[in-house]
Formats: sequence, C-alpha cells, structure tokens
Amino acid sequence: VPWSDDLFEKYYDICEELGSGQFAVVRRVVCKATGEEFAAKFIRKRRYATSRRGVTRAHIEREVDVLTEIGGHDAIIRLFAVFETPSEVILVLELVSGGELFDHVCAKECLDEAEAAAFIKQILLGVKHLHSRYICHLDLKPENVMLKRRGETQIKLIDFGLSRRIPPGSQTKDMIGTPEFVAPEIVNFEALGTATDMWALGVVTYILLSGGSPFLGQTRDETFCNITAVDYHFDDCYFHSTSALAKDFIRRLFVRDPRKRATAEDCLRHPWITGPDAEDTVDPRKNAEISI
Ligand SMILES: Nc1cc2c(nn1)-c1ccccc1CC2
Repeated sequence: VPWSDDLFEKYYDICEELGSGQFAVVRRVVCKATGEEFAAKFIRKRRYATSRRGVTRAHIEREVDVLTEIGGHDAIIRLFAVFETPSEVILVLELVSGGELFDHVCAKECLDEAEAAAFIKQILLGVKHLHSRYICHLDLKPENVMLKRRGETQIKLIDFGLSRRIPPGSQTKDMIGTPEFVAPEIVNFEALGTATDMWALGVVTYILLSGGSPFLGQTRDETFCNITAVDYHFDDCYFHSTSALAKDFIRRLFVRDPRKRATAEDCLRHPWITGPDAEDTVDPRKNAEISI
C-alpha cells in the first residue's frame, strides 16, 4: 500500500465522523476524482519518545503491515492507501458505516441464538483467516466488530493497532488488550498467540448472548483474578433460555491452558455454529431469545 506525503485534502473531501479510538478519529471521506467513499482513520503520531499521547510509528506500521497482508477477506476491513503529515498518519480504509454490532443488537427487540451464532460465525471466519497466517488481533472486543452497512448483517473486524504476527513456538509476551477481554496468559505474562484471540471471542459471545460480562469485577485486579481462576458462571437471570449448545461453545473457549482451548477451526465445526444437520429437525437455537 503506497505511503503518500501529498496533501490528503487535495484528493478527498472530509465528511462526518464515524467513530473514534484512543488516538484516532475516523471520518467518512469521498474521493474527489471518483466519488468513491472511504473511512479515513486519522492517527495522531507520538511527538516525543517519552510522551504518552499519540501512537508510535512502529505501532502504526504494524497496523498497516497486518492490514496489507490480510486485506481482502470479507470479515476484515480493507486498507487502500496511507497518507502522512507531520502530526498524523491517515489510513484510507474500506467504508464501514453500520456502526458497532452491539449497538445494532441492543436496538433490535430480540435476537435469537441462530442470528447470534451467524454473527459469531462471521467473526470466526475472519479470525481463522488471520490465524492461518499466525496473525493475532489481540484486541477482539464488541466495539471492534462493526456492521458494514446499517440494517445489514455483514460484519467487519476493525482496529488492528495491537495485532501482530506470532508464529507458533515464539515466546511473545506482552501486557496488552482490554482487561475485560484478556486471556489468562496475558494476565500471567505468559506466551500469547492465536489462542488469546479465542478466549476474547468467548467473552464476546457471552456478552452477545446475555449482555453481561463474564469476568468483569469491581476493580481491574478483581477482573484479572476472575480471569486467572477462570471464575465465571452462566447467571440464570441472563442465561435461563440459552441453549446447552451455546453454553458448551463458550465453555470450550474459557479454558485456561491455551493449548487445550478451542481453535477457530474447532469452533466452526461446533454444532452451535453449524446448526442442526438435517434440514427438517427443529433448530433449538431458534426463538431461544437472548437477553441483551
Ligand atoms: N481504532 C479504530 C476505531 C474505529 C475504526 N478503526 N479503528 C473505524 C474503522 C472504520 C469505520 C469506523 C471506525 C470507527 C471506530
């Protein structure tokens, strides 16, 4: 993907804000020459090594390198161009304008488990694509799952700012991610990898089905304690009508040992995702309303 230091405003009209991250604002932009719409992510560069504001160049290059390598999967946002100014780097991304998946789910009267499983299946296909290249997202959480367009069900994984390539056997350790979604190996500063994303996907599924967060405590330390103890349960007030299949799917992801945790491929074969084999059998996930 070409890096340009030409003036961004020369090529694009800048329109409304689509969302923002910690050091990034994302706006809809229109290419002046073609009328095509994109999402431009304006990332503030860190001015000084000691500063805590802005993002380091290495961090930005990581997101660009990962998006360049994995572009082209339906469930993953595409990167088209990069611009650089003295104070920021601008990623010209695929327009994703449907908002966060969870806002859509909350807005709906009810979502049955089959619809929830269909969303999780799309995320699994995107994560399988990443993991097939040993790339880990490392920040999977509801706000990083967006709908391509309002009212449609196509999802896009966004924000690869923490993602990195972690080949098997490499002892990559780092304390990163959002406390509520991190796996035990992150809390214990042990080797992380593709299985770290699978734990986070378990948290996303649990929240999508119930609206509750499995390990969230009153404080960060309490949350970390719940995670390392794998201390969670299916509160009957949230899970009274959740199918046994859905709970089994989640149980296979909340496994402390990353080597024993279900992979994206395992999950794609799980009956909660594949649904009933024979067409004519009743789908136990239907009408099992979720209580978000
Ligand atoms: N950190 C973030 C945060 C966001 C996005 N990307 N990275 C984004 C990408 C495409 C469309 C809309 C957004 C808004 C949120």
